Amino acid sequence: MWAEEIGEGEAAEAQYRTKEWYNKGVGFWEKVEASVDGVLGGYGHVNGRDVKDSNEFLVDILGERLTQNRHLVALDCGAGVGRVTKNLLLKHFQEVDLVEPVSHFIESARENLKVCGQSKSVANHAVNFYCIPLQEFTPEEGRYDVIWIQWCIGHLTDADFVAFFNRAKVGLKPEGFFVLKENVARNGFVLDKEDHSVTRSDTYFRDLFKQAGLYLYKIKAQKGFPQELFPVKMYALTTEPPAIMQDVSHERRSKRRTKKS
Ligand SMILES: C[S@@+](CC[C@H](N)C(=O)[O-])C[C@H]1O[C@@H](n2cnc3c(N)ncnc32)[C@H](O)[C@@H]1O
Repeated sequence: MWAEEIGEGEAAEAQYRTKEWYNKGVGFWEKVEASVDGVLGGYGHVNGRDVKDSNEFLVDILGERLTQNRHLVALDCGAGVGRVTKNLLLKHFQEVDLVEPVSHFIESARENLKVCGQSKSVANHAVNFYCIPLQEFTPEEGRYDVIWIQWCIGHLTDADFVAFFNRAKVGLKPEGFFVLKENVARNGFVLDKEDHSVTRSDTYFRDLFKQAGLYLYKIKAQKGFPQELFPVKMYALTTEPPAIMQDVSHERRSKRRTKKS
């Protein structure tokens, strides 16, 4: 599939077609309204349920760290209009940075997050807004407790997926986590030629994690989404082998149809 989409053989040709793949992906989002409904493809109503399950997952993996008065910092990748930062990350992290390649989204995020002091006595706030795609981004060394990547990694080629996680490892504090929250295909992958993204299967993701030298700490399935959507999984990943891998993805949904296939 990648050979067909971005070419193989001649390096210059492959480079050109990879650039074209990314331009088309960003080009798709540039035409989308800067709103929660826009970044959720018309499914703005799932925001509440999405945030609820993400919050439970985050609280589970961070555990005591959330109650120890630590200064916690997160990075929101492919942040869109700042939906995840506003509704989830700023509830727990004193500082949040955002990376997003579409300028009208990141400007909207900047506006949306202006007065976003949340639950704690010291106002948590969004600090840095990086307008850049993930395949070109390298985080500041040792800044983040959590790097949250939701509904955007499908835009990256396999090679850039692995390269991004390898670069981004330096951005984590010791014992920090990546959290990847993504649509998951039943088998193989599903290519979306409209927004230029690929939905990977669980096996596909696990193979890429392995290639990136990441360890699965915890995995959980999102519940309560409309049946016509892809199943969604949350993966907590570490750069060192975890003592125990926690698998709480036992529940099955009876019927799963996909939005895109
Ligand atoms: C479905 S939206 C999700 C936005 C946000 N993560 C959320 O859950 O509200 C996909 C986002 O990925 C961004 N995106 C597209 N290509 C990207 C790339 N190469 N690197 C990082 N983000 C990208 C889009 O601009 C868009 O904001």
